[in-house]
Order: sequence, then structure tokens, then C-alpha cells
Amino acid sequence: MAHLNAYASKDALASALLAFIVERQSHAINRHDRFQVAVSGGSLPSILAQALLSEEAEGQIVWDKWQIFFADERAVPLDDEDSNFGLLKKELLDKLPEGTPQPTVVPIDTDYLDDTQELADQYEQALVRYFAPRDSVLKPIFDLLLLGCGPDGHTCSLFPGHELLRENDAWVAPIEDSPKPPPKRITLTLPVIKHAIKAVFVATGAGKQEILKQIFGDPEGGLPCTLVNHVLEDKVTWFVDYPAVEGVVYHKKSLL
Ligand SMILES: O=C1O[C@H](COP(=O)(O)O)[C@@H](O)[C@H](O)[C@H]1O
Repeated sequence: MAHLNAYASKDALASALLAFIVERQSHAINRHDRFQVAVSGGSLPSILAQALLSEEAEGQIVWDKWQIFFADERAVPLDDEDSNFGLLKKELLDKLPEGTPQPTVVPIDTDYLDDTQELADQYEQALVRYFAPRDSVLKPIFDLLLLGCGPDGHTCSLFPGHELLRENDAWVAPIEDSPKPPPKRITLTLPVIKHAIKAVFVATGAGKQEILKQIFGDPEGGLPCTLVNHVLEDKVTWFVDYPAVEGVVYHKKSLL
């Protein structure tokens, strides 16, 4: 069962998210001397920045041990306003204090923007280089997935009812018909998500309330976020604010 933690303010949420990330960072560095995370776009990078650039975070983040990958990415140039890399750069990476030892960041290879299958394959090859040789058994094991939840219940670029939810081989898959623009993207797949050590969802604002009621009201449902809860069970922690969680009935809900 996923954990659902609700906070009275975004500040309280950011502070709790920071503590969680710092704990996972220590665990990962002890395990393999690096911290391999996958990050979503959308509303996530700004909350992540609020947590990681706060005064409270000073001295706690070992940036040069971080390897940052993208949970999904749009098939656009890295400086396009739709780029998830571009968003993370603007919200977080460009704001790291001068002199900060830099994290490793692994964006898509924009030489392949015209061919989303090749774009996905190239990103999968990048994962192979950082994680493990690809065979039918091994999967990359992310230390932490930092995920968003769309108002329709999508996460990464896995959309409700889409055939990609049935992908069981590729680590990274292309999508050409994303219902949310832009249509062409690549995404981590459920088999990769399933192997992560931990995952976090961040969802804030009343606009997420109805979908959270569905996700937690019907844990056997087929929404992408529900499927992540299902495959990772108690390895998933939701960080939400009160407006997002109002009316959500769930026995593992903590109001903090
Ligand atoms: O298109 C996307 O949307 C989701 C959700 O975004 P949000 O703004 O509702 O938080 C995001 O997690 C994903 O990475 C992004 O490509």
C-alpha cells in the first residue's frame, strides 16, 4: 500500500520532501556511491527546487553523487519551453549556488528528435551505460523516482488507456499520440518503474483532488498512477497538500 502524506502548506511539503530525499540519498550513496534519480516535468521541478534550494537543504545535498535522468521527455530541443530538461534546468540546475559540485544530468539525444523510436532507443542505451547491460532479466534500478500526477491520472508519459501501459519489454518507449501536448515524447515504462527502490509522487492544488479520489478510491483501477501504486506498493510515498487531498478516503493517509 502506498503512503499518502498530506501537508497544510507547500513549505511544509517541501521540507518533508527534502528530508525524504536526503534519507534516500544517504541510503543510495552507502549502497553504491551514487544517487540515481529519474525526474518528471510539469509541476514537479518547481517544488523540487523549493525543497532542494532551501536554507534547510544547505550542506545536505551531495550534488556530485547525483545522476539525474528524465522519467519522461518531450521530443523537442532542450531549450524549447516544452522540454522537461529545460524546465529542470530553469527551476533548479541553473540556481545551484556557484561552486556547487555539479550533478550528472542525462538528457535525450536531440539528434533523434524526428524519430521517436530511435530517440527512445538512444535513451535506453544511455540507461544501459549508467546502470546495467540490457538483457531480458535485468532492469535499471533507480534509487528514487520523483513523479508527477496529471489531472487525468497520467504519470511519466503513460496515459490512461494507452497501449504503452502494456509494454513489458522496453525500458524506454516512444509515444506519438500523447493526449497532452506535445504529442511526441519518450517515457520510462512500467517494468522499469516496478524495479525502483522507492518512488515519490508530488501532487498539489485542488485541480488534483478528483483524480486523487479515484486513485485511492479504486486501488485496483487501471489509471497509470494507480498502476504505479500497485506495482511498487509501500515503496511509494505521496506528498500532497490539503487542497489536493480533500475528500480522499484512504487508510494510510497522514495529515501532517
Ligand atoms: O506532461 C507531463 O505531465 C505530468 C504531470 O504534470 P503536472 O503539471 O500535472 O504535475 C508530468 O509528471 C510529466 O513529466 C509531464 O511530461
